Amino acid sequence: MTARVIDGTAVARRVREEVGRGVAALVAAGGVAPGLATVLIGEDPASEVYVRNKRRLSVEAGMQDLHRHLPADADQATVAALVDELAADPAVSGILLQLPLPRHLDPDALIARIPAAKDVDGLTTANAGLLAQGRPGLRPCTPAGVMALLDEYEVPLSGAEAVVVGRSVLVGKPMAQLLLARNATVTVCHSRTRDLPEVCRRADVLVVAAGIPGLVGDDAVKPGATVIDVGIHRGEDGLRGDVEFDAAAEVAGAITPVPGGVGPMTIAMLLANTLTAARVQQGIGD
Ligand SMILES: NC(=O)C1=CN([C@@H]2O[C@H](COP(=O)(O)OP(=O)(O)OC[C@H]3O[C@@H](n4cnc5c(N)ncnc54)[C@H](OP(=O)(O)O)[C@@H]3O)[C@@H](O)[C@H]2O)C=CC1
Ligand SMILES: Nc1nc(=O)c2c([nH]1)NC[C@@H]1CN(c3ccc(C(=O)N[C@@H](CCC(=O)O)C(=O)O)cc3)C=[N+]21
Repeated sequence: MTARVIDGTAVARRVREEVGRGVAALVAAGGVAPGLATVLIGEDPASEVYVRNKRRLSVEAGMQDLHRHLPADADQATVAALVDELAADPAVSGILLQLPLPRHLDPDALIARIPAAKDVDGLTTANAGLLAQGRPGLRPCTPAGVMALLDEYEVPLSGAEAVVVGRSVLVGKPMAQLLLARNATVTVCHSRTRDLPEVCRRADVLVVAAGIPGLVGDDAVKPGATVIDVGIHRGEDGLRGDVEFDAAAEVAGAITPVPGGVGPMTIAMLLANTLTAARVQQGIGD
């Protein structure tokens, strides 16, 4: 293997430690420990794992765990009432509505009830609009985590060719906006893109978030490129991403593994957003 392996586990640990110090400083300055309200509806096993990790790591960083769980058959009005209650509760700094929701619920209508100031997932139209306009706001955790990895490994972005595979509201679109804000030349690919490998081969920085295991192989990687694999798939033999890791690592200059790449960063940035939200709400600066 020739590529440098980007260690998301290590970078995420450092970010969480820094958040922990920020929480301590907030409390020392007369503030209140940030409270993270994770909202889980139903019993999806993958979501249960993610939420458990988010709660555990928020407590490790000194935050209050304000988790709420509703049964899978909770109706729209019940979940809406819960979101409204958390929105009004001053102990709640951040609200994370774990997706996907059961099919009978409308996620957009529920996300719209989260106040922008408590939207630690960065999914409200207000925060998406602030990002699109390049103004300060809470950023979606996964793309923010990718940016933190690129910076930690000093990957040049200004003037670089960046290709993002995927255009979801959660990952692809905000990822493209963040790269654009750092003066990369950004191309966004999706399911109608013609000749995906050809477009990907232009990339100095390739971010893959398509949700298709092994979609990107070595034929889609420019020699020396930085490859960021956001995809996560739970198979018989463990976790894998959207990138053929072994093949791509022979061509890339640097690459994220799955697990141990972007995943841990997503949670670290959630904690960072929760601290930021608490500081703003309490009027106690950094
Ligand atoms: N590590 C982490 O922290 C996180 C990981 N994930 C993972 O990242 C992946 C993507 O998540 P998410 O963005 O929510 O997924 P979505 O399913 O919402 O979006 C997938 C995107 O990929 C595009 N796409 C699908 N097939 C192709 C293809 N053959 N060629 C090019 N583009 C394609 C789709 O295009 P179109 O719009 O045309 O349909 C769509 O824009 C998933 O594996 C998810 O589990 C997600 C969040 C956090
Ligand atoms: N409202 C909302 N916000 C999200 O941010 C959100 C969501 N819903 N729904 C699902 C996706 C997925 N996601 C991950 C978080 C952590 C890891 C993670 O920690 N992964 C570890 C492995 C963990 C394991 O072993 O399962 C790793 O890649 O090393 C992965 C994926 C957040 N998501």
